[in-house]
Amino acid sequence: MAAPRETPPGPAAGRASVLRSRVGRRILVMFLLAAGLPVALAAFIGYQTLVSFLGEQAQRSLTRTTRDGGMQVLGRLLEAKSLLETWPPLVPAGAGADPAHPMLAGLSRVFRGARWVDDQGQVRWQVGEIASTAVPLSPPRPGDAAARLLLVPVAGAPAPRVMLRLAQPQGYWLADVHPAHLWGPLAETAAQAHWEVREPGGPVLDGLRRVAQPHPHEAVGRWTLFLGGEFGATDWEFEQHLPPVELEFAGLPLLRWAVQLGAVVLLIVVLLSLTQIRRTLVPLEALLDGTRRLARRERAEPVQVRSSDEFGELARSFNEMAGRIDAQFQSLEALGLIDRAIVSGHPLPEVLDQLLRQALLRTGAVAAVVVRLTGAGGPSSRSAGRPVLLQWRLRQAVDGDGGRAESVLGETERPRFEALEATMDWPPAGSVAMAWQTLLPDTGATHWWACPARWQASCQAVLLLGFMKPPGRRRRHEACDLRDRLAVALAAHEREQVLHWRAVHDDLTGLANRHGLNEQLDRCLEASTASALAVLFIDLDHFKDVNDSLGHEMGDRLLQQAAERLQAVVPREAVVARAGGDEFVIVLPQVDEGRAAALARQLCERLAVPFVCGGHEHVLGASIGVALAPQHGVDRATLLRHADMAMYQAKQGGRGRHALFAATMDEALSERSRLLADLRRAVVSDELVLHYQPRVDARDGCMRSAEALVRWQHPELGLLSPARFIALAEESDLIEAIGIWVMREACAQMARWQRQGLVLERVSVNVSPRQLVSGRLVGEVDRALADHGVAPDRLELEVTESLLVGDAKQACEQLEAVRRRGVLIALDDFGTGYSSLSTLRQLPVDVMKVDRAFVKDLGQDDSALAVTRTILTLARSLGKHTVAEGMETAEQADLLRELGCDEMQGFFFSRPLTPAQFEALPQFAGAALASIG
Ligand SMILES: Nc1nc2c(ncn2[C@@H]2O[C@@H]3COP(=O)(O)O[C@H]4[C@@H](O)[C@H](n5cnc6c(=O)[nH]c(N)nc65)O[C@@H]4COP(=O)(O)O[C@H]3[C@H]2O)c(=O)[nH]1
Repeated sequence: MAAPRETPPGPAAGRASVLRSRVGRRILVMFLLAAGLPVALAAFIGYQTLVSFLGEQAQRSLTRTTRDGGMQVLGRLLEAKSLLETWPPLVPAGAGADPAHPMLAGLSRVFRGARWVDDQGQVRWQVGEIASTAVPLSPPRPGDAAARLLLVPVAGAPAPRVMLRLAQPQGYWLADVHPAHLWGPLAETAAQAHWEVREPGGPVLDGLRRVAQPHPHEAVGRWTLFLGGEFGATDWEFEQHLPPVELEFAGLPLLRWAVQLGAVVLLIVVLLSLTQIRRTLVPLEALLDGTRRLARRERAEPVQVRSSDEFGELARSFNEMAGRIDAQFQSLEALGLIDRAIVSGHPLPEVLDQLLRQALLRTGAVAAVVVRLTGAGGPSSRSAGRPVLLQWRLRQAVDGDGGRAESVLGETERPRFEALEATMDWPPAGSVAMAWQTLLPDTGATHWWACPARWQASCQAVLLLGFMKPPGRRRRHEACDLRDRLAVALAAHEREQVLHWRAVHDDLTGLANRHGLNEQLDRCLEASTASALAVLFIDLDHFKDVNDSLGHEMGDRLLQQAAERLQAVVPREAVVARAGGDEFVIVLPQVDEGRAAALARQLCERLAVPFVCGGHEHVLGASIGVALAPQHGVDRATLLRHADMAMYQAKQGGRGRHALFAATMDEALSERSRLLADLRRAVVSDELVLHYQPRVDARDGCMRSAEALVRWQHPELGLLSPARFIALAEESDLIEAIGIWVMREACAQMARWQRQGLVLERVSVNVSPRQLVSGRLVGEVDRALADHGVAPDRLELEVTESLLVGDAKQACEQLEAVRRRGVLIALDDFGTGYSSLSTLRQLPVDVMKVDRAFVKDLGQDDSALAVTRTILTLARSLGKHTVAEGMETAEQADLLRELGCDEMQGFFFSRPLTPAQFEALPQFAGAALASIG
């Protein structure tokens, strides 16, 4: 299901997102703070200023009204004074006695009481009550101010009294001003204000009693009334007390106004800031959304920001960058696909096809071609290669089969390929590249570019791209990336081929190795279900000796030569493999027994020809076992095992020959394996014993020496002759241990006999050629002689001519060293080997033993007599002591004596004997073993 497509945020979304967005909220709060704080501060300061101004105004007004009140009180005092001034003339004598007099009504309204005192101090007239009888301390004297104002106590509070001196009639007035009259102007405001009038520091004057409780924050207006001028009295201080409510009340509208203004300002700020934030956030959200899509690697829709400000510019840059990144993602994805195909080992044509397809898609090319030089030899050999138009693809068939040709180009194309190889990346459209388009169908390309794909300085191939117009930088980059992948893909493919080749081939000979043999034999068996197949198991004779004595380098060269000989003989369809060491296997498909045997013979002959290596000839030969499918086996393992057994049989049969597998071999081989395991144990568990066969002097028949012959006292099989186990020991590594044991035991026996007073001139022991190869012989001889106190000339070592197969020089040096110590060397089986006369002459031997094969026919076959004579003559001419072995009849003994043989050995005289039997021989004392002649 397709994911719902995201729509660009609309205005509603914008509004909602303003408050959703953290940035939006932050900016809004900042705007509000930025605008609201100054407004609030201004409102506060304005309010405070206004309140303070109004407070001052109110204070001033209070002071003014206090002054007005004071002035009005002064007016009342002045009025009272003027009333007193005008009164006396109007007062008829005795008027004071008539209170109903109309004149007195005005006086009573102003004064509580008034008294006219003449100059003599006589009260002449009085109206009302004079609160205090106290008179001025000193009555006014002429010259004093006309009027004075005194304060006299009335009911505990000072009350104003006017004293007015008149000149005519002479006397003065004492008049207590009526509080109602005096404070009358102040009484008008008594409902709101409380008045206090006092002399500085004095108590409040009478008549101004406080009615309401004083307010803690009441406003006080002060004013001082100057009375010194009119009344010669101390100033009065006026205080008007007003509750504060008046002032607060005055600030309230201002506060309301300030709040309303602040709210309006804030509203405007919010609206403006929301608008501005939205204008900022909408493009920001769009960019953010685009970034998220880019991060999710979704195909980038361009970010829609239409403004021409920095946001618009940012969006354009973003879209450009997103486009580039998108292209890079796609490119990486395409390269990733190719990389995965390479790493997962996809077949090369598939990898190349993917690569070419991407080359067309990503570079805008109309044709893409891979040309490569392939080797004709091994997997990495390109020397004899020809250019191959490996694969190509055209734009119009990018989804179908756009060409997967693999065509080997003519030899003439090679220089053209090499010219391409030498081409630098992105040359100008050149004739070299252009020439290649002739090999393709009509591509329509007008520009061809050659990109040599190099890997570790060698050009793996050339990627040819055909364009309708020269490509831009980005596309050229894409092509370079693909070109690099091509190099990696081809290098990986080649490397894999090399690895596979190495896995199934033998490095030394280039033949198939055991894995390769297994693979190919299995394939042949699958293919040859109906027809016959032969497996030849070839083992080089004496190779081990040559390899051990001449060194591995020489051994390797011999193996290479042997491999070449094998390849030269076998038919083309045969599989030749080196199974390991000096073992080779040949698989011959579709052959019968006769053809397989003929080839085996041919191979034996070919390998018997001496190998020339290191300036010397080496005679090896080969033993070949043949197994046939299906009669000897139908599976690989069985066929190889049976061919191996047949080869062993061929070796047992005398080497240098071939043998066809037979069912009986299986059993023989199993027995051989068992026996070998037993023999290993026998060497260390003293199961070996020595028997001694006397050698008789041909002239007097006396026993001079004996040959020590090994036997194996097998716990189950009984006493086994050396014929049963010496060959087995020689094939394995046991022969050296057995040889050393024999030599030491023979020396020990000689020492024992010597201690018993039994005289035997010499004992001879058989030495295997393998003992000479190891190079330890001289040391072992010294040790055996020294350990048992046997003189060197009482020991004789019997060697065979086969010691010359390996490093004859080293063998001869060892024998020479042994000889120099006085030990005698005898050449056993003389006459059966292939050694030339000159070689024989150089051999460091003292004794030559005529082989039993010649002796046994003496007296029956004239040719045997002739050969024996020749051998003995030859030995004598070389100055060697001669011993004939296998003497069974008196006739043979006679003939050999006549032929001049020095010593004789055979059943005619004695069979090999146990030491005890040997000691019982009377001839030990010097008697002749048998009557001779
Ligand atoms: N038919 C017949 N045979 C006769 C006559 N006279 C002697 N023989 C046999 O001829 C063999 C002589 O020993 P060889 O040539 O060194 O041949 C030896 C030698 O090559 C090998 N061998 C024996 N002992 C040793 C040993 O200690 N070390 C090694 N490396 N090989 C040994 O085994 C071979 C066989 O040894 P044996 O079985 O003991 O066989 C002995 C001996 O019993 C005769 O008149 N008629």
